[in-house]
Amino acid sequence: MKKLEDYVRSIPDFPEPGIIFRDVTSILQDADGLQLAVDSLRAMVKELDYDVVVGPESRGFIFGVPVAYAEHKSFVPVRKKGKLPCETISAEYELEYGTAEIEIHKDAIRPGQKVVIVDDLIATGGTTEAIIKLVEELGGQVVKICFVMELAGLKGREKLKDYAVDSAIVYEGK
Ligand SMILES: O=P(O)(O)OC[C@H]1O[C@H](OP(=O)(O)OP(=O)(O)O)[C@H](O)[C@@H]1O
Ligand SMILES: Nc1ncnc2[nH]cnc12
Repeated sequence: MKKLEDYVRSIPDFPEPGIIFRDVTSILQDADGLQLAVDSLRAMVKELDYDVVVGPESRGFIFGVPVAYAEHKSFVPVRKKGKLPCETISAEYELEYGTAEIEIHKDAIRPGQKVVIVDDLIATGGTTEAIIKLVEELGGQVVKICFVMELAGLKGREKLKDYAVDSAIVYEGK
């Protein structure tokens, strides 16, 4: 029986020298891999009281939507700047490689709603920190943050120390 981590392909020096890229496409292209990944995330939220799953473009969509669907929750997309058609709020953040800006619709989360954030991977934690800022600005409460993979060497969790965080696979390095 293969474990979830057996489905992850690791590519050295992509997209830049020194980065080991943890590829989710190799999880997705195998039905068992996809099921294992989504089931691992579902197990993290099974006992939880929450209203909404929030996931960032684009890999956060891949895992966030099936979790929301299977758990009968709604899904709110956080998108890269300029993609959402209605009124938005935005946050800038730094990535392991480069900077970016993300947005959420102003009416996507109502004050007091309990939010689970789902993404494929935490590296520096910059993306998640920016998502938390957006959710809280709208009055939402982040009750859990779930990842398929965590690059523990980049210490992203230190940015999230006030939150409940769970990762299916933890890589000790970068
Ligand atoms: O913890 P961080 O250092 O913020 O990095 C993690 C984020 O980086 C990747 O997304 P990316 O912005 O590359 O976009 P993509 O999903 O569209 O590939 C990944 O899917 C996470 O969202
Ligand atoms: N090392 C990495 N592998 C895959 N996705 C990433 N996003 C940021 N860092 C990454």
